[in-house]
Amino acid sequence: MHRKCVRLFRLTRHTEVESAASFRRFRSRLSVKQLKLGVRQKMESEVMEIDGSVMEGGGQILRVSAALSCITGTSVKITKIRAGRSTPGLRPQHLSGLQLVSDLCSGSLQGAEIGSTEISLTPGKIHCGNHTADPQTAGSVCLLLQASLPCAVFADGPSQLVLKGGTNAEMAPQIDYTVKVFKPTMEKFGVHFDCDVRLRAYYPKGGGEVMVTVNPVKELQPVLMTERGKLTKCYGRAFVAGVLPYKLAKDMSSAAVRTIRREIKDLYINIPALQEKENATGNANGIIIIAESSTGCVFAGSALGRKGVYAEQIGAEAAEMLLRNVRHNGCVDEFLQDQVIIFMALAKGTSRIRTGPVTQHTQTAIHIAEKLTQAKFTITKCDDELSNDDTFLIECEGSGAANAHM
Ligand SMILES: Nc1ncnc2c1ncn2[C@@H]1O[C@H](COP(=O)(O)OP(=O)(O)OP(=O)(O)O)[C@@H](O)[C@H]1O
Repeated sequence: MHRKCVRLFRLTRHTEVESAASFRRFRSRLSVKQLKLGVRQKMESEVMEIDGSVMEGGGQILRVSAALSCITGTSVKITKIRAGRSTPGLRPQHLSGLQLVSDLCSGSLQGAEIGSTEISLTPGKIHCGNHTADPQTAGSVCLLLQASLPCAVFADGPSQLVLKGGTNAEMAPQIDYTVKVFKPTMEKFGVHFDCDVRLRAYYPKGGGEVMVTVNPVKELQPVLMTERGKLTKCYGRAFVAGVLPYKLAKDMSSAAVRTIRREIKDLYINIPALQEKENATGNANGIIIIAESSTGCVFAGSALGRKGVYAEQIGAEAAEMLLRNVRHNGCVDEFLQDQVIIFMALAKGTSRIRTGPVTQHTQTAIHIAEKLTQAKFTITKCDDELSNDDTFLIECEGSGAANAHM
């Protein structure tokens, strides 16, 4: 494809200068031998301080920082945790995610309790085997996986992660997103994992369980996702669970199909309406709609039922979200965009991903990744014939983390 991208910006100047300078300061204190150790550039006495209130200022800073601490062997102190949120400090999902990462790397985790606004993690060796996380709430199992997957990939053998909580939670990937959208994208980086969804669960009860089996890799491959191609099919699921009437699932599905049809006429669409039975606990309704392209790109729009909101509106919201994410002709949706940053930063070589408007979650993940690794990101505006005002290219010269155990 003819592609001509013009350099537009590199995050904010402040972020770029600040993170590059802090990494240089940190690196200058490491010996040549330590730098040659590749991924485990550890120096026991060095602690990288991360301001948890910067940019997006939410839980994602914790997950990316903890995972990179574990993989690079760098001790981190995270301050002002979730300072901008209405309930600052660690919530159960964040605490469980940190404990899981610490468990994976036999680390020492200080200050980690509900409500903590400051924690320290001193990582040890990443080890394979069985690891469990249970926030005892409907906290998202997919966000527990977000924190732990990068670590398990650099373990000394296969890991089984038993993740408990909510499988389909608000403001997080639904488990179906993790399996149908995130997983195939991870395979492009050479990361292979399997998800056994043992019990689906929802807000507020939680109690779900997913077992994820992760195979380690020696190093991550860079990815090239620059050609969207044509949309080939659209599928998904509209579900009700517990006491909610099956009609809600049908209403979500038909409203979603109607909304997509208004914009895209000739696309195969199949969104079955499902009644969750034995493998689910709690009451909920929701929908996820996935679109695939001829070049293997996968996008999703999703929504969960809310009190007082008609099922038709939930279906239409999910469809609108999907449409918004395919209009820019990029290769990843607004959520996958921030979830791939850590893998781009760790890969060996240059990754290029064409995408829609760069989200604040993505900019935040880039900020942390550049602080804790030697990866260099560049964001440019695309101006080829297939792009529009919302089309961007994220490029990353990865740090080439190597799994010392393989
Ligand atoms: N509808 C969705 N589909 C897929 N992924 C999603 C969706 N909504 C949110 N996400 C992803 O979930 C993650 C949410 O991170 P975020 O830090 O906002 O959540 P958090 O840990 O609950 O923290 P906080 O409570 O501080 O906001 C991001 O990676 C985002 O891309």
